[in-house]
Amino acid sequence: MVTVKNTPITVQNYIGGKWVPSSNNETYNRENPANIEEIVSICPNSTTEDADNAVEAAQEAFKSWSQVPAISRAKYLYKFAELLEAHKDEVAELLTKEQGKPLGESLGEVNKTISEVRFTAGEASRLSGETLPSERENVQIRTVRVPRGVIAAISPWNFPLVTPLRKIAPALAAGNTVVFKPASVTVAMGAKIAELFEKAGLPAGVLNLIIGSGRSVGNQIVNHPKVRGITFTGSTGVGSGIYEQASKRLVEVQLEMGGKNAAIIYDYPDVEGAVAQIVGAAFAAAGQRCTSISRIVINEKDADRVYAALKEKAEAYVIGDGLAKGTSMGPLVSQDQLETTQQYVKIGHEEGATLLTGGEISKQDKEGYYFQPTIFTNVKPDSRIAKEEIFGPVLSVMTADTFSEAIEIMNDSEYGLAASCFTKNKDYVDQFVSQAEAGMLHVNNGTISESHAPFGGLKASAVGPYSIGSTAKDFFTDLKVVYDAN
Ligand SMILES: NC(=O)C1=CN([C@@H]2O[C@H](COP(=O)(O)OP(=O)(O)OC[C@H]3O[C@@H](n4cnc5c(N)ncnc54)[C@H](O)[C@@H]3O)[C@@H](O)[C@H]2O)C=CC1
Ligand SMILES: O=C(O)[C@H](O)CS(=O)(=O)O
Repeated sequence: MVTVKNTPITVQNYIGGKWVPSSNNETYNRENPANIEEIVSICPNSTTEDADNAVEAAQEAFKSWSQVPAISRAKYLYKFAELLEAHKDEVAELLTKEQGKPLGESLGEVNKTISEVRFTAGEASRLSGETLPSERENVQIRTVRVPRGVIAAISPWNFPLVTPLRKIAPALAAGNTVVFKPASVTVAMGAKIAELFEKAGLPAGVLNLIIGSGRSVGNQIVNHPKVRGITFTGSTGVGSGIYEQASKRLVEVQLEMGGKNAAIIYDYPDVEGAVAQIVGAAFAAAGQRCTSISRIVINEKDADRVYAALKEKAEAYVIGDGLAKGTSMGPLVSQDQLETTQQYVKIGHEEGATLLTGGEISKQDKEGYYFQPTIFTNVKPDSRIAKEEIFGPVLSVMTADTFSEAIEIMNDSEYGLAASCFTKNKDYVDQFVSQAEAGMLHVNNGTISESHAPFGGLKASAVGPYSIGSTAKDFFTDLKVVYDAN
């Protein structure tokens, strides 16, 4: 039982319904990012042989799981959601200890996961095909959706609960079995997910958890001949490598990757209201959301008001341990993320941008990966801080002379995940909706997605069908066309 009260937690793989250590018995430690002296979990450093075992277990379980009626499969998901709800506080606490985000945000992630899993359980009863007329007499044509087989689910560390469930739940609802590889720094949450499914009575082998590095274990499942689909969330660099490897085996992928999401404020009288929403979308999870707003494009005439409001809101953040009362921004997830953020702040200075606020490590009583919410103004659209994904609490502000120029700056990015536009001008709304090159568009609100709507992106942000919503089944099922002359 993974319980946060007794850290360090010893985490194991879950393969074929059994909790097992790595076959070489090697482990590594994961520290609490808010207090690096505290070890949260001792984790198996699994081998490629362990990964093969997980795939074999999933392949074996597929034979019977794919025959379970869809409505019965959904019952396991409803049970999982019920258990998650019952253990909500404990799971949120673990999430904060391992990932760093404030407890309120962790509870939000747990609640969102419950909603998404319930929605997806309902999708099991909507795995419908279509009927078509034939050119011939006495022939009927219909399409049926069938599960693909073993699905590899590879997830990042920023949303260690909701992102895996966005993969596992639709895979199971459609009748697939799963090999799940969480990010190496958030594996206790991975084990919690497997544990709740075990409690929900999910048959052995239907969900398998394998813990280890992306380069060895992740790569092994991506290339395993029995894996019939790969759903991945993570960086564009790793995602494109997976795409290349999967294409050699002609295996379908669903890739959700990086973002450099922009918000425009143009012809919007309530500038302060817009800024409040943008700041929330920029600094939630300490800026480590793929949908974080990391660029703002504004009308020069609003600059003074925007800068004043940005500074006030950013400086109101209370940085600290996410478990402490009153904390509104926790630490970054790791030393790597902290160093990357510091490096980009240095680049911002070198590129001549003006630091409006932040830019420093935040000193706290306990040593952790704390960094201040940081805002640069006078950022040049072609500078590195305006173009590269930082994945930390750094926001870049640019100005545009016209709304069309603002759209151009927004679109001048290799990414296309989410975009936001604050305006009261109906023509600008139409222009934004038709021209913004992003998968999720938000008019007069921040980049918050909902539990039943498709989630995905364009350009270098995504490949394959969007997850959640009505589109998930396009990735998690194969389609057969039946010509029936019975
Ligand atoms: N578009 C979206 O929905 C989201 C995208 N992200 C993106 O994720 C990134 C941050 O997450 P990270 O965990 O640092 O990303 P990452 O790409 O480093 O790792 C993601 C996962 O892939 C695994 N992995 C690494 N190398 C692999 C390989 N060669 N083969 C198979 N698996 C491998 C890792 O172990 C981890 O489980 C950011 O770029 C962010 O934008 C994060 C959340 C949502
Ligand atoms: O970064 C992400 O994965 C998403 O922003 C998570 S969520 O906000 O859609 O739940």
